[in-house]
Amino acid sequence: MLSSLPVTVIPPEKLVILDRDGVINYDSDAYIKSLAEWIPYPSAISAMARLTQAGFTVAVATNQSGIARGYYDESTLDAMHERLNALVNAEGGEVAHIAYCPHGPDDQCDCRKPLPGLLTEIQQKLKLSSLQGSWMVGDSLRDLQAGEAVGCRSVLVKTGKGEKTLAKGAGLEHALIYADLAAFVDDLIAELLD
Ligand SMILES: O=P(O)(O)OC[C@@H](O)[C@H]1O[C@@H](OP(=O)(O)O)[C@@H](O)[C@@H](O)[C@@H]1O
Ligand SMILES: [Mg+2]
Ligand SMILES: [Zn+2]
Repeated sequence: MLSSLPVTVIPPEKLVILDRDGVINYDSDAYIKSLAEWIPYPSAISAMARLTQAGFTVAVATNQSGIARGYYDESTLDAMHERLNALVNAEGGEVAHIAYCPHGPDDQCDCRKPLPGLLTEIQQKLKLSSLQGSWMVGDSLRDLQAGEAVGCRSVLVKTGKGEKTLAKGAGLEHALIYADLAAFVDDLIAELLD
């Protein structure tokens, strides 16, 4: 008799999807074009490890139109993500999947946030039946819009473009607001968020 392989089922509320630029690492209006320009917030790396250790699954959903614009290539992006994984692993954490959109605004893809294609990619990779109640953490409105399109709960951080996003105000009715990723993770792990 075939024994069925154990499939770890992740409860959607234990999944935290992170935007990258401005949440995990410093962002730039000139794009993050090289490994040298990819500078993580130390507290964000630690926060990602703390999430893993607290039983959460961490994934990343990032627009990378700089590829379509010719500012850098996918091998450079891969090097940034190898560095991200290594830093999080070194602190005892894990990144379950990094989904990125390499397209430009005019490419009519279905994965560029605010469209939810990156999140459904994560859902499929992690074999989740739903993202209802999962967390989406971003610094731009389009991050939160992508998450809310598939039932995620929204968290806006004030790092990166977050202050500007907050100042615009629109579309944040359902968002929790935090200074940075670490502050949100503190509350989430302490089970202060119902
Ligand atoms: O925040 P995530 O999604 O991880 O990545 C954002 C980056 O891909 C870049 O997205 C660009 O937006 P356009 O793609 O040009 O609209 C600009 O906002 C850049 O400053 C930013 O570095
Ligand atoms: Mg961002
Ligand atoms: Zn795309």
